[in-house]
Amino acid sequence: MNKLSTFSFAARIRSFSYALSGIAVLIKSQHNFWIHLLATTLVISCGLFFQIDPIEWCLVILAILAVFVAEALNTAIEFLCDAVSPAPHPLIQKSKDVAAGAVLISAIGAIIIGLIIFLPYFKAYL
Ligand SMILES: Nc1ncnc2c1ncn2[C@@H]1O[C@H](COP(=O)(O)OP(=O)(O)OP(=O)(O)O)[C@@H](O)[C@H]1O
Repeated sequence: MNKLSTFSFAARIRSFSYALSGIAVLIKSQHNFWIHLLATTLVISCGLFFQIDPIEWCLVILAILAVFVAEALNTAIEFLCDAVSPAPHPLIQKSKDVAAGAVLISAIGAIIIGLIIFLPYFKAYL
């Protein structure tokens, strides 16, 4: 455990830059994240087109963030697994599969929220 050090703005800015570089790694290395970004662009375009209300925006943003966060944690677990055990191991397989399952669960939830919000708008538009 780190000993408590004195507060420093420079250290906080450094920590922030580490987090940003983590996001850059996520974008560069994860093809699934590109799919999430594409889906996000589509959903935001639909939200703007149909002028959904503020509560609906909040739900859409929460659904998008849930998928992004799940994908980020899944990626972190994958990197850790590969560092700890590059050789095949049944627990590494379980760990990676459970982490991937978390992404799938969040994506299914996001799709359900998207359908509940946007289907009525699509029906009214057609
Ligand atoms: N070191 C390992 N030991 C045991 N099983 C592993 C190991 N590495 C990966 N696996 C398993 O092999 C399968 C495929 O893993 P992989 O990481 O290629 O998944 P993927 O989601 O298809 O890859 P990507 O992240 O590139 O989309 C998964 O079931 C995963 O749990």
